[in-house]
Amino acid sequence: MSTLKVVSSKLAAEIDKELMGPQIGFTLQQLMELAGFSVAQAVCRQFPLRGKTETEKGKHVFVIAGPGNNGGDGLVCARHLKLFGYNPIVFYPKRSERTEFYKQLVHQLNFFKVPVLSQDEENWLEYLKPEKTLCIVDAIFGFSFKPPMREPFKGIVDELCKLQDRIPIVSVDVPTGWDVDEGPISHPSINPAVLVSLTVPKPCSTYIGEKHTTHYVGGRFIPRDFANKYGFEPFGYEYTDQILKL
Ligand SMILES: NC(=O)C1=CN([C@@H]2O[C@H](COP(=O)(O)OP(=O)(O)OC[C@H]3O[C@@H](n4cnc5c(N)ncnc54)[C@H](O)[C@@H]3O)[C@@H](O)[C@H]2O)[C@@H](O)CC1
Ligand SMILES: [K+]
Repeated sequence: MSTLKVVSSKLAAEIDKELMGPQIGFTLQQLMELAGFSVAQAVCRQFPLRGKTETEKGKHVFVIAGPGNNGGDGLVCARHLKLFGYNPIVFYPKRSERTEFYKQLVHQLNFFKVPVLSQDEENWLEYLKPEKTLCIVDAIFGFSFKPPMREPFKGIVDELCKLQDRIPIVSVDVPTGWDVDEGPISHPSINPAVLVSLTVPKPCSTYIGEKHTTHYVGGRFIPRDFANKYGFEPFGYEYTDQILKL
């Protein structure tokens, strides 16, 4: 177990509530934009294009977006990756019709000519060839996952577990399928090459293998006194960085 400062999922929910409450007034869209932006920055830090061959630069970043806000982070991340010169493809199997904002995020991806595959389209696995894929962004479930995993996500996660030794996975906030507090409770489970904890690491992040998983914190939107109020030191982000390697 690392000595990493984490907050319980209950406290994380309280932090969110206050950040988006009347006193502070962040909107979810603002937090999601910063969160998705920080994940894109972590992909760049971990898989830089500078100095790479044209073939390397042509590889896809395969973003799998779930039905909730973790998925929203993935949609935002894909847009920023495109601007950074990457080749993102989004697989968005279940689009919740109820949230207008998610539809706008998909419109923006169309605007940026980022392909967005839905479930019934051509076989998504065709895009997941190690020689063609730089990494996978796991934006399926975050801290609201409640087992057992329902289809189509169970099948998707099973495939990812088979591939993860050949294609690195970057998990957004919580490795999909892990319990936010208890960590990997069902098997097989995703064992990400990179974890980007948002706002503040959750208890599950103490279960990552420090040799196997590079851990970043992102979602840079908390001032010092607010962090102290919730019992943790603000993260020492450098300059304009949106991520900090832990
Ligand atoms: N609250 C915050 O401060 C922020 C939260 N953000 C993101 O929001 C995430 C949490 O978002 P949500 O609360 O929407 O939850 P998630 O995105 O973790 O997942 C919720 C969705 O998954 C479905 N689901 C849950 N368990 C399932 C199962 N067993 N099988 C199939 N579907 C299942 C639910 O029906 C729901 O649609 C965080 O992990 C983080 O990535 C960021 O967008 C920005 C900042
Ligand atoms: K995730």
